[in-house]
Amino acid sequence: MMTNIIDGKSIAAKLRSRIANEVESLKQQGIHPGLAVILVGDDPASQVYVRSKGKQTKEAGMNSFEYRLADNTPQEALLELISKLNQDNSVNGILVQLPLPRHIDEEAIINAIAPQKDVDGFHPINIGLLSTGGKATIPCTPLGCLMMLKDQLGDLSGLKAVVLGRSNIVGKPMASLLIKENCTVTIAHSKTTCIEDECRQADILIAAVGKPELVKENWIKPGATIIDVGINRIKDTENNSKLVGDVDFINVSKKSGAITPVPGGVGPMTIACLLLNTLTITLRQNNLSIPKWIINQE
Ligand SMILES: Nc1nc(=O)c2c([nH]1)NC[C@@H]1CN(c3ccc(C(=O)N[C@@H](CCC(=O)O)C(=O)O)cc3)C=[N+]21
Repeated sequence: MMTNIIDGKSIAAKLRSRIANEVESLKQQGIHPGLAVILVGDDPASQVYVRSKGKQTKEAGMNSFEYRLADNTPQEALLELISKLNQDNSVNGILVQLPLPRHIDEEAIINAIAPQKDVDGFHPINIGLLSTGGKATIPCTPLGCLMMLKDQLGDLSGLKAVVLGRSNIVGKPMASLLIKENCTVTIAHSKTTCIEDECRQADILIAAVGKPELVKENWIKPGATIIDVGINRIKDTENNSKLVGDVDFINVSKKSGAITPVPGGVGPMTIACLLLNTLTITLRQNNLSIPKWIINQE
């Protein structure tokens, strides 16, 4: 079977150009969207993402405010910064890069972000709104996955979806979104008795467990659509570092109908959806209507 490679990089580029157009017309009305990104500590991978977010934010015509804090920053200082940004009218969205250093209580930090500025959609209010079908901010990675699925498959009604992983930032919100799209959804995880059997039922498989190349060819229903959320840095046979997903891409792609690559799949869509969420929350904060092309934010 010839699989379709879902080109996240190019879908993300198209999305960013639509966002830039919208930002341009907002600026003509005197509204200049602004995104604040806070990075605590010096994790090299996080630094790469934060740099890339800042660059793309500016390319979309938005203001980017970056805060790089030392690894030993006290929780109180971080809470104070968030409180200041909550009150700052030039800041529409606030993102605190996760994971945080161990001495900081992640839940307390997420809870401190004003829900209407929570561009990641991690605040319990937004998670609750997503579950009840309200005006939530949808977490960027699941939103990007959904856009690629709709781009590939159109209507998802009645399809059987299996989500591997139950994290608050990917697995659970992904399942909520797919339920909203009328899929029949299973969440499988490390304690699922036969994970392969669950996967073999899936028309749509979302792999978000952080285990390099876990999903094998014989786990796949022929023709299934595979979304690989994993970003794992491993050493290849020559001891060079390379990025792989949670899916054994070379072999699974022989059997799937469509599959996202790593890199170039979910990653670029995550950043594009961060910009999209910044736009959406800016429109909401200004009581402006959300354009029709922005899916799932009505
Ligand atoms: N509050 C918060 N929100 C996040 O959205 C968030 C976070 N914390 N912490 C870390 C994770 C990870 N994440 C990625 C974004 C883009 C790529 C990306 O663009 N990846 C490229 C490859 C980049 C490379 O080469 O390392 C790709 O897949 O093509 C990856 C990972 C956002 N995250």
